[in-house]
Amino acid sequence: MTEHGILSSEVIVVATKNAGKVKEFEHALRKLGKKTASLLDYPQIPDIIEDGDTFAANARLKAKTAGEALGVPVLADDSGLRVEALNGEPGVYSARYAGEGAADSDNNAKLLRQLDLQLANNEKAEIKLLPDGSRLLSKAQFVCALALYDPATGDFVEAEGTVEGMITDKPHGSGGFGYDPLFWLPSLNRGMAELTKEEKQRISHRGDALRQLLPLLEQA
Ligand SMILES: O=P(O)(O)OP(=O)(O)OP(=O)(O)OC[C@H]1O[C@@H](n2cnc3c(O)ncnc32)[C@H](O)[C@@H]1O
Ligand SMILES: [Mg+2]
Repeated sequence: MTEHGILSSEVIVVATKNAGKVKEFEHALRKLGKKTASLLDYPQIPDIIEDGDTFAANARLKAKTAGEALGVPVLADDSGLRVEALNGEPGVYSARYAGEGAADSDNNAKLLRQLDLQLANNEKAEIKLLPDGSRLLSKAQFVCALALYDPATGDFVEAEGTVEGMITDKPHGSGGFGYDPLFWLPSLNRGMAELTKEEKQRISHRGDALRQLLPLLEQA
């Protein structure tokens, strides 16, 4: 069995500019004895236009663009939220749901507005309550597509992970990033933003995708 290029290197480059993702990759890769670099360390690489129709296509796009620019194997993450009552929205548009360059707070506010509109028109909608009085508005799923691109071979190694939960109408917790404060985990009876990094990695879409990807890298 040969070790894939990326696993023999001390530093793993992740093609992301999202500081929240960087912290999660640092946490996960530190356990493998690896350091993490990200596109925040390479400002000369221009913004990558994520125009794929799927999370996987966008992950490949980011990994290939950065891998070709840097000449080393690069890992990319494209992820987002699918909300059942919104027919899977915001999906691949999660980062720009409230517009290009939107802050997490803008995207969260738009998510609650859209759910309000949708549920007001839906008499069949069943709203559950948490003990603190906040409402569970809809089933939802986080998805994370990971792609590793090796510019030496032109090959990709890919994996996709998910986690199921519910959208709450009030934020819970101050950890994580993005939509985490509105993502409730009924199985744990806690919000995603209430988990430690270790706990989030154990149950999250990103942790799931990484656990699938690592054995594939060892075999590649
Ligand atoms: O493309 P890069 O540079 O990696 O950074 P980004 O923030 O634009 O990342 P994506 O294009 O993959 O968009 C992901 C969106 O989904 C959200 N998201 C992804 N993973 C999440 C997580 O673990 N918790 C909460 N929100 C998450 C995130 O806040 C973005 O709005
Ligand atoms: Mg992005």
